[in-house]
Amino acid sequence: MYFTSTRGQVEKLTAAQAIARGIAPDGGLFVPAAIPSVDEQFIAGLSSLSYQERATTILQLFLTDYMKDELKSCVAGAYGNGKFSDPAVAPVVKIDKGVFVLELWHGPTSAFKDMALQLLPRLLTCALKKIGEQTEIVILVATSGDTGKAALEGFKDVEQTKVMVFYPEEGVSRIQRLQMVTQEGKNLKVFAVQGNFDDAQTGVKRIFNDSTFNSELAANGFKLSSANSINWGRLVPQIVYYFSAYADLVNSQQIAQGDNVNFVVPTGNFGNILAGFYAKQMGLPIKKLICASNSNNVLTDFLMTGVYNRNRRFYKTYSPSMDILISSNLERLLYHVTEQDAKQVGRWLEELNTTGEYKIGDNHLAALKEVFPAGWVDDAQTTVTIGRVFKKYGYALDPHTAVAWQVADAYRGQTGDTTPTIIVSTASPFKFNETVLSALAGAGSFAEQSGFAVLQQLSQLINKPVPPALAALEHKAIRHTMVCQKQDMPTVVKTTLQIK
Ligand SMILES: N[C@@H](CCOP(=O)(O)O)C(=O)O
Repeated sequence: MYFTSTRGQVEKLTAAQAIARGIAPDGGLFVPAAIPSVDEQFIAGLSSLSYQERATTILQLFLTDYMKDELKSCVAGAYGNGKFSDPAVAPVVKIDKGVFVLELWHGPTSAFKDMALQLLPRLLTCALKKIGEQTEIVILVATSGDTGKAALEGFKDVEQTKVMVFYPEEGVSRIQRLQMVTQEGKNLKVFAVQGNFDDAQTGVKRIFNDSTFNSELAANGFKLSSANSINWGRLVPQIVYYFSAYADLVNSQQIAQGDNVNFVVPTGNFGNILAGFYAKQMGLPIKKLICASNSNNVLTDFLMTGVYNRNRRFYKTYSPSMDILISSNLERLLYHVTEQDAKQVGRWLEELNTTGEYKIGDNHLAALKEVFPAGWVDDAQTTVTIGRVFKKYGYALDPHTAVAWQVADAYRGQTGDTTPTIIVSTASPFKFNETVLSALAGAGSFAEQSGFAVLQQLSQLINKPVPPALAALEHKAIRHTMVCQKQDMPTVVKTTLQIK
């Protein structure tokens, strides 16, 4: 299996080369040259396997230059040894008839990013050996809260790597910030950016695309890579849990082999839902991938009108991980939906860069609408949903999952589609304890108390233990206090690497 760029200016690379580079040198994103397809027998075979075995089986289809034993060992390191608090790794919980929640937050940082970022460092280390790369890899991460901590945790003290995380100073939850600024590890640095997530991500992408800057780094023994979902090594582990959820529903006889399911995905940078798209293209019986947004509803508008317009107000919401107006992975979807028309993709992305807007053709929009219904929910509806679902089912949703829940409800109401629905739950409610507790308690001044009292209160109310790593934050020292302006990000990188 070879990988090519969405901008079409790059020779084909192996998976190991694509993972090590992170982003294509022409500014595009790496995509598989052909999407592997699987048959019903392959999917049925997954039912009897553990999560780890399912992961190895699916990774093998894309990472063909990795030996099976290498993949097995990467997977065992990522998902074994009690790394995930639930032995199923990504359990599917039945909430109501035909309604399920896929819990992706049992990993060390309580967010779905662990599903990929426990594995990526292992895949990268293996890739560097495979391609004989001796240079120190500098991993730049832009985060709206979850990726940053998961990348720090995954890459902590990983040899031959240095990690720099940039998060929006005012744009993450209290727990998300604490998780990052207390991070230990000798190869890690965290910076607050005075701006929003788009500023941080655009800053990181500019650095990737600056050839003079990259040459300077190379002269000093460094190469850049990414731990965001622009890196193919971040996306491929996410394909696995779509297959795994399906296999679990077959196992528990909630569906029969071959039945369709819908997934509802809280969406920001479009990596998670795109992994579902790959699973569907491979042959998993997914009818719809429902794209759920918060008030930053640029994707809802795009999927309804074909116009992507980032020239709009940026909202800070209760679901901060989705506070994004420039959604990176849409580029990969555009590439596939245009049947690999890299020139057209390049033109749209250039328009986005210069005018903040582009419009796709009606034929492409029709193809997208067929797969991706979309909806959005504001903060008021988000909190109402958290309260309503807990009252009815005794199940506590985090704000991102609540957005997905409400969009799923609206979709079913509007369409009458009764296909079994899997709501992709991206974070533990404890990560957003103030919002969740306020929503459950109806009102109150919980946010004024110490964040840790709120954690305990939430624990009592929903009758679930606080994830130990979150409880431990209370006594951790703050290690990262640096704040930078977005235009200073290149200087920050050079200073950190001690390049004069
Ligand atoms: N929601 C993300 C934003 C970055 O997305 P990624 O999937 O490209 O890493 C976050 O929490 O940081």
